[in-house]
Amino acid sequence: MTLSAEQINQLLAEQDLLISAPDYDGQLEGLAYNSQKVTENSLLFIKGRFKAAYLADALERGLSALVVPTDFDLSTDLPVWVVKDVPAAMSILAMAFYDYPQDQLKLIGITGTKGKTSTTYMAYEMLKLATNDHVALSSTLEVITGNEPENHYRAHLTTPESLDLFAWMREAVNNGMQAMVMEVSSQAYKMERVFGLRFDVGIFLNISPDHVGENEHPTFADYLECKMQLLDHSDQVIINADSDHFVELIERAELDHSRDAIWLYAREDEDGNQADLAYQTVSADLRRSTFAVFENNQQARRLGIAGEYELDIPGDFNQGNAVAAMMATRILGTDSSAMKEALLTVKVPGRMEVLTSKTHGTVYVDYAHNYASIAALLNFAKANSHEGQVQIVVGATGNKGVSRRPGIGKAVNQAADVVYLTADDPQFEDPAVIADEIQLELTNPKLKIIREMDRVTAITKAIAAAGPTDVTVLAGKGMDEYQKINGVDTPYENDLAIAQRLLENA
Ligand SMILES: CC(=O)N[C@H]1[C@@H](OP(=O)(O)OP(=O)(O)OC[C@H]2O[C@@H](n3ccc(=O)[nH]c3=O)[C@H](O)[C@@H]2O)O[C@H](CO)[C@@H](O)[C@@H]1O[C@H](C)C(=O)N[C@@H](C)C(=O)N[C@H](CCC(=O)O)C(=O)O
Ligand SMILES: Nc1ncnc2c1ncn2[C@@H]1O[C@H](COP(=O)(O)OP(=O)(O)OP(=O)(O)O)[C@@H](O)[C@H]1O
Repeated sequence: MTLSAEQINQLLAEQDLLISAPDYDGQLEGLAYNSQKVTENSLLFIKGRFKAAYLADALERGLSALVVPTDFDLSTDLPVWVVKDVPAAMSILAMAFYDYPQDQLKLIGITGTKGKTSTTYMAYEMLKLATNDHVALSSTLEVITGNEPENHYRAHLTTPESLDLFAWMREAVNNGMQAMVMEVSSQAYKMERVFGLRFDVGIFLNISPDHVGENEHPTFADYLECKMQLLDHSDQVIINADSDHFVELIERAELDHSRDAIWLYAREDEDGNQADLAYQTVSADLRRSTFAVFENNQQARRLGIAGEYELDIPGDFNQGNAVAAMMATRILGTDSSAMKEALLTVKVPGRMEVLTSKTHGTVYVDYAHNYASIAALLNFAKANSHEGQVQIVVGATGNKGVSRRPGIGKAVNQAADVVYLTADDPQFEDPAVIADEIQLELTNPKLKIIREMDRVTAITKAIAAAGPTDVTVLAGKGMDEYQKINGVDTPYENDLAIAQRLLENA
């Protein structure tokens, strides 16, 4: 794979990104945004807080040319393209370098404050069955470009840098993959990681206050605006009509008159909603549920997925995720038998992992770590635990997502019977001080509050105290095998392993 200087000039000019081009007519044989990945005859994209030492490093590794922002001030004799927006230029040049692999993949993009990973795995599982294992995935947890172990990569971001994304897409195409399901974060649009990319189907699950703060979004309005950009870049969109800010979402989706279709889904309610597809719980317990899907109009009947489905993942919110995944994969041609099977077999690592014991009731290991997800989970547990108590072991991260703390407290205050306040990646902060901030919201006199900053001890105490009908939620860390403490990823047994160990000996 190569990119000529002439192609670069043309592609940047076409996108109105070019400010100045070098007097150079060579061929580049590699692209990189990190000096450590530079190989012989590479083009390096300069972004973020780039340091002089990185340039020296890149030169030693065979750097040939640079794409830089207007304020780049390091001196170099190499050919330099000055552009208006480096991440956007990187996306445009990366897709060309990898020969537009997205054109050979059906693409589903999924956004939402909560449920991206869960919905991605559900759609992936459905498409795997429908395509006989020819589907790729990009998620917070991992990227999968094929069916061999070497085609599985640990993810570092929810949505990868464009350069990595198009490289992985190319690998997926070369491995015979026909589709890719990917999480699209608000940061993906803010940082232009998907600039110029068109999705066959875009799913908008929900939006609630989150991700506002240092290195994220300056305001909620900016967060919403970035997320809504998925609606601008998808041929067909699927929107949860129960989502907050629905009016803005639908208005935004309707702006694109060339769009193939807008599909709405919603939980069936007494008022009779106007969604194309409605869904309703038929039966549910703490482990699984059966839900019914109704097609409310002619457009929806074209999908042909009305009927009853069993979902082997707990949580009523997962029914909505499942319906979104069903609609998206149906649009790509999946039939309802593949959906039915997928909903019985799909597992989402670290999300709603459930353990049951005769003596200590039900334990959920779950990634919930903000108001919306903890409230959804606790309300579900409360509604299904009948006479049992709902306990939660929870903390909040240090030096990150600080604005989540009152929301975590509010959700716990509304729906838990017992809370164990503990550590969750405290970093450079004192977990007890973080717990104080959560505790400010814990005003419900019926709520029992236990403070135990050692997370393993907190989980041990909670599970020991739980009776046969109780529900214990271990929130926030999913399958993480570390605690971030003072800048170090300190090894940690992981919540699921701890719960399994405790219940084995119970
Ligand atoms: C705000 C943001 O998107 N930051 C990302 C961005 O950082 P940056 O461009 O500022 O990079 P930097 O760390 O200042 O380094 C500058 C440049 O020097 C390069 N470098 C660095 C070291 C070296 O030896 N040589 C070298 O050339 C780096 O590759 C980079 O290109 O590029 C980095 C490399 O890809 C990312 O790790 C980093 O993500 C940060 C760590 C991050 O956590 N971002 C979060 C906010 C994020 O994007 N989250 C969303 C999910 C949100 C949600 O749940 O909805 C996501 O999509 O993951
Ligand atoms: N549709 C939903 N509405 C509310 N809460 C949800 C929904 N789906 C999942 N959750 C809760 O949010 C948690 C995280 O889910 P998931 O990882 O699928 O979301 P995500 O959007 O990928 O999250 P993040 O951006 O934090 O990685 C789940 O473990 C569950 O508790």
